[in-house]
Formats: sequence, C-alpha cells, structure tokens
Amino acid sequence: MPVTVLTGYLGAGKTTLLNRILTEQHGKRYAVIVNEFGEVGIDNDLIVDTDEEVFEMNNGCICCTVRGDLIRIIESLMRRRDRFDAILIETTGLADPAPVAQTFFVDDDVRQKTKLDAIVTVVDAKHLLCELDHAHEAQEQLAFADIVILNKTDLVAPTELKAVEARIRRINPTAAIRHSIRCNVPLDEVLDRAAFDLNRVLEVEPDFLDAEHDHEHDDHVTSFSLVTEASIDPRKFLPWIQMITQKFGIDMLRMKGILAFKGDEDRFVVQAVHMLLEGDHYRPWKKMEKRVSRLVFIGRNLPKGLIEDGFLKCRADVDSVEALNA
Ligand SMILES: Nc1nc2c(ncn2[C@@H]2O[C@H](COP(=O)(O)OP(=O)(O)OP(=O)(O)O)[C@@H](O)[C@H]2O)c(=O)[nH]1
Repeated sequence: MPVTVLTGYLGAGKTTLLNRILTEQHGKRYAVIVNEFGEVGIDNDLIVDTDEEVFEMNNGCICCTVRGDLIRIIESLMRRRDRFDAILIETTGLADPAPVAQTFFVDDDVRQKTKLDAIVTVVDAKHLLCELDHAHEAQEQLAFADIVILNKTDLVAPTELKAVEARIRRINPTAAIRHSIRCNVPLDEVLDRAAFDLNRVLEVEPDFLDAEHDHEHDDHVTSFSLVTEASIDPRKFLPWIQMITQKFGIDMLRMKGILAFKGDEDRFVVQAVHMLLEGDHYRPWKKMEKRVSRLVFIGRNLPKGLIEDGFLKCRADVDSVEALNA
C-alpha cells in the first residue's frame, strides 16, 4: 500500500493540495490521515466533502505520537485494504517529517504492509525564507522532501522566486521542484512516484533508522482557540479580524476559522498566514449541524486575552462597536 506524506510549514498549501487530490479524477481511492495543531479541529471542515475515508488525529502532533496513533490507524486501515488504493498523510505545519517517515521502516507490521512512496513538501514562496530563519521544522521538511511544490508563486516577483529556489536547492540538492499557484501541479508528478529513497535519507540523517528521534518543538509557538455559539455580526467581525491580522501578523503564523454570521445560511471561512488574510463563503450549514463559530490562532506571544475579548464583542447580540477598538 503506497503512502504519501504531505508536509510543509504552517499555511503553505497542504490542504489545498489535498483537496485537489480528493476532487480530481485520477481513478484512485485514498484513505486520508490528517493531523492538526490546536485543540479545536478545523482542518477536517476545510477538506472537501468526499467519499474517501478521512481520519483525524487531533490529540497531539503526529511526529511525537507516531508510535501510537499513527500505527494504530494504519493497522486498522490495513484490515480494510480492499476499500482504497493508497494512503495520504497530511502532517501539521509544525511536524518534523523524519519520525513520520521512520514509522514505515521501524515498525515491522507497518513495514511489511506499506511502502513510503514520497514525502511531498509544500512551500510558501512568500514566507519560506523567513520561516527557515526561525523554524528548524521548515528546514527538516525540505531536507526530507522527495518532491517540493514551490507554491504561491503569484505572491512573489521572479527574482525573489529564484532566490527561494536557490535556498531550497542548498538544503536539498536532489528533490524535484515544481512551481505552482494553489498547488496546480499535475497530480501524476506528486502521486505514485516511488520517489522515497532510504539511502538518500541515510546520507542526510545517518541515525534515521535508530529507535527514538528526539524531536524538539519550538516551544514559543503556541495555539489557542476561540469558540462561541452566538451568531457573529460580519460588520463587526470583518474589520476586526483585518485589524488583528495587521497588528499581530508578524507573530501570527496561522489563523483559521469558521464563522456563523447572523442570518447567513453559509459558513464563512477565514484564513491568514501572517498578514495575508482571505475570507469567503463556504458550503451551507447542514440541518443537524450546530452553528458554532471557531477561530484557531497559532503564533508566538499572541495576546490571547485581548484577541478573545475582541472576538466576543463581534457577537451579533452584543450592542457595541467596541470590538474595533481592541
Ligand atoms: N495567494 C495564494 N494563496 C494560496 C495559494 N495556495 C494556498 N493559498 C492560501 O493559503 C492559505 C493556506 O492554505 P492551506 O492549503 O490551508 O495551507 P496548509 O498548509 O494546509 O495550512 P496548515 O494546515 O494550517 O499548516 C489559504 O488561505 C489558501 O487559500 C497560492 O498559490 N497563492
């Protein structure tokens, strides 16, 4: 059973790629394992509705819990292996791919039944250089890549793109590098590549197969979530979230949310990577679905209290414009 690991730093475009894989016609059925950072799951809601089987791993980071949850999920998938052709794993943006890849070699049962096809690393062309200076996870994700998708090329000038590509090449001289906007690469350049090469990995990391990888997360990166069942007033929320993104964008590595706007039948999705904010209507709320608004912030030293305060003032039943003054 081929396994593709999708990795890449926070907000690079992993879910965008996953959604393409799940919607395009390629005649294959995938079982998907998604791991996300933050206690309130959002990613699963941002993945297109699909017939494929999607498993969430929210209780911890995949690179720290590989021995447990990941192995158990893969073993349970193997018992139903007639239902799909391959497995896709989307790691969190903060995961080190090495321990994830290692699982496919050091666990006997998993090793016999699966084959690591490729580590695909999605890169945000605009933010990569800065990420590499601050986050060793971003380095590791590139060093282990078999295929690099140099995404968001729409956000950088050609000279900057060249500099980013040169930096990637210095970290990883052999990976195939594909440029993309919204991960629009032909999927046969990503899937079923048989590209993972254990010998190359052992050159990069000679102790790759040794038992425990001591992966240390960047402790300064933390996450918090805000949740409310009260309807949100878009006239308050939209200017407020723009203000927050501008004011705290440098430290805000990632923000995503699903909002229930008053009188609006559709879910509204907001996302930011640093100061770049996007928002759009999404599918309608389903009949049985609770209209709960959720925001997840991932960053360094973000003022949770202040942000929470502002968010709660965006509730439609709060008679105030104070949110804007947060
Ligand atoms: N301008 C631009 N935006 C993009 C591109 N690809 C993705 N985005 C946007 O970037 C944001 C992050 O994309 P995702 O696919 O959710 O990124 P991710 O890597 O799954 O994010 P995490 O799982 O939170 O680490 C979203 O708002 C996307 O719409 C691109 O090529 N250009």
